[in-house]
Amino acid sequence: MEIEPSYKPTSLGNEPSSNIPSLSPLSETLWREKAKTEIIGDVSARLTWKDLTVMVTLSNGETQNVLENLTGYAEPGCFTALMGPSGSGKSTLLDALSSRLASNAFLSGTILLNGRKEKLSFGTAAYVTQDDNLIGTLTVRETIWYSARLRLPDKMSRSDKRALVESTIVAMGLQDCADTVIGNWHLRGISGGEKRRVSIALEILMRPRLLFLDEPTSGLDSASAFFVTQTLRALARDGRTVIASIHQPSSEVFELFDQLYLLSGGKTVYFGQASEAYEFFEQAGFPCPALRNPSDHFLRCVNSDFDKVKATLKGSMKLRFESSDDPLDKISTAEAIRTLVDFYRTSQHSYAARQKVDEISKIRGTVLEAGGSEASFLLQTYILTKRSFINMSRDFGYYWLRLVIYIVVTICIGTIYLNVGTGYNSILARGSCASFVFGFVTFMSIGGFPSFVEDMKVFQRERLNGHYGVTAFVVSNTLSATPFLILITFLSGTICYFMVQLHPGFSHYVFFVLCLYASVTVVESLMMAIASIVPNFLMGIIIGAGIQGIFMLVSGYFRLPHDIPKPVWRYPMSYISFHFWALQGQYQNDLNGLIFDNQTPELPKIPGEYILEYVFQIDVKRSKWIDLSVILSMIIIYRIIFFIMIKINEDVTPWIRGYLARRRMQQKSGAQNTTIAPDVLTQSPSLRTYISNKK
Ligand SMILES: Nc1ncnc2c1ncn2[C@@H]1O[C@H](COP(=O)(O)OP(=O)(O)OP(=O)(O)O)[C@@H](O)[C@H]1O
Repeated sequence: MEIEPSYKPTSLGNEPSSNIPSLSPLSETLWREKAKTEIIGDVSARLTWKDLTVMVTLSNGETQNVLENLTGYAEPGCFTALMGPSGSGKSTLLDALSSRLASNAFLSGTILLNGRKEKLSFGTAAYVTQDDNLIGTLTVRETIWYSARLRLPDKMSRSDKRALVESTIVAMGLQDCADTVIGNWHLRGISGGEKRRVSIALEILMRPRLLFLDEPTSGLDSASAFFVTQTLRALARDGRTVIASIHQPSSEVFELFDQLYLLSGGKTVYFGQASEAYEFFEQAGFPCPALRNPSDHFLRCVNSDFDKVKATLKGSMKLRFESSDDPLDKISTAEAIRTLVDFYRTSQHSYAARQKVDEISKIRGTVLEAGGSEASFLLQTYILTKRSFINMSRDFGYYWLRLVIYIVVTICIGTIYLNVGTGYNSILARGSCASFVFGFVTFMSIGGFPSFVEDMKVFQRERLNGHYGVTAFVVSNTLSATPFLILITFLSGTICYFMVQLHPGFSHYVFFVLCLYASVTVVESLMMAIASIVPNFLMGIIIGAGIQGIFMLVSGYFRLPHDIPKPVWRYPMSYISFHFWALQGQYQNDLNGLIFDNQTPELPKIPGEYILEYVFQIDVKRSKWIDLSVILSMIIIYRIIFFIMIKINEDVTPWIRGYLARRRMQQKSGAQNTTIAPDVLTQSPSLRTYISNKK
């Protein structure tokens, strides 16, 4: 395979764009659209970081420096690889540069984008995480196509969007699997390597100026890793700034790196041209032995775990016959790391890096508006609704399985309460039937929780990269689920109503089905709200079941409404419980107007109104339609809660966590001296910054 000529560092002059590789016509068009300025000039991104230190607070209040005094830069047209052993701080450096640090992490030092001390807005800088959170039921082409439609401007023609999608598929080498589904628990889909490439494709779609990738080659075979890295380098050559952490590159992959940032224990071991690293290690006294892959050698020099490997191999045949000209055999890795870090600090590479950072920092380049989606809210909502509907219809576990179970359970109810009639015993039977339907049958909706969690993961990835807003997501999620919920409740409600022979009459039938629909939708909304803050299947189901169990208890069936203890349980709990309103409405719907036999034929018949008021303690003065409208309004309330939960999770929770972490750290630093004074640390940025930047 042909490899492009290697990167040559640009010499910076007064004209910032003079030596920048030009953007492809497509990228340039997209960026011109975004900049909303007449004369754009240089649309590239130059990132510098100087004396960057990241400190994390641990749960016991102790602090740990994850990164220490890092200085470096990333330029357009250049592919920078971050390398280092596991735990060396590669992901943390990427997070710090892309404003995604965890809330218990604090940074000091300077990060400048185009010479300005600005937080990176999401969308301008794309970030490909280690996890591939994709929708399993969509094909590769559909995944990229929907993503394109979610973000590209409304006025861009469909054919142009198609062309962009197809070119991205080709760029990522996904042609062969373009029409294969991604795959989920019941659909066999594309391979892990192909998933990685799809995740990258989604982020390069909008041709971002600055691209961060956390381990884009992890889990790939060496050929796929080479292919992905080559694509990343080609992206860099198109005028972009690409920074990726790479775990264990093969020699072919290593040759594709322009700049290498080698870390160990959060310290810089080497930063400079990748091609010069070999010489650096030689000068530092750690020449790469013949027949060893240089990148393996560099990592071996800085990975303290190799001490344990050596100890394990000590005395074995392997070690005895190994060549002894390797200096690493004579000293411990900790010593080697210390030597290398000190050597780098005083080296020409470190001096040149600092000088370059100072030069770049002086140039105040173009600042473009926050990136992210350029599609209108209506288009985003439409596309999200369509995508979500397709996913729900293809995923057997989302609604179809529930539909089958609902039908089976309602047939069981129908056969047990078959033609319940108006005998004396049927009074209690009708009450318990309604209670079971609106209690247990609606309760089964928590079965959809795993699918909600998957939806939330995809949402979080897309949201962090600025693909669309929270409102569009909440509205589309509500709309796409509606047809399925109507189908489920219509079929199961109809089976139950006609088999049990509930109160005859079309309006009674409609009320029963509507009430069931409203109740099931409330449970769905409640579970979505839980999924937005509890991303764990088991925890979410336990919490959802617990909340519903309490609501059922105060519904007025297990304890009659007037007998429910007034503090807490009746006011407000029973009024918050949708089961309470559903039973109040359905009892009226079913019993009002019916006449029931008494215990013995001699005694007078019992009117339904009497049973409602004196047996079930129902407020007969309130219309059943009011009860129904309360449940319908609960759907809206729960959806608003869902929206608020997402906002809280995005904004308030990180702030609280950050505040607590800062307090813990300050309390601890009262007793001990920390390396960095807490007041010079910056709170790790959150989506709050993003939102305020967008305004
Ligand atoms: N928010 C945090 N809270 C506590 N410790 C953290 C936090 N972030 C990072 N660390 C610690 O900092 C060290 C570096 O983590 P980081 O994930 O950056 O390493 P890495 O080089 O990317 O590792 P890997 O290659 O295994 O992903 C680890 O020891 C990790 O436990």
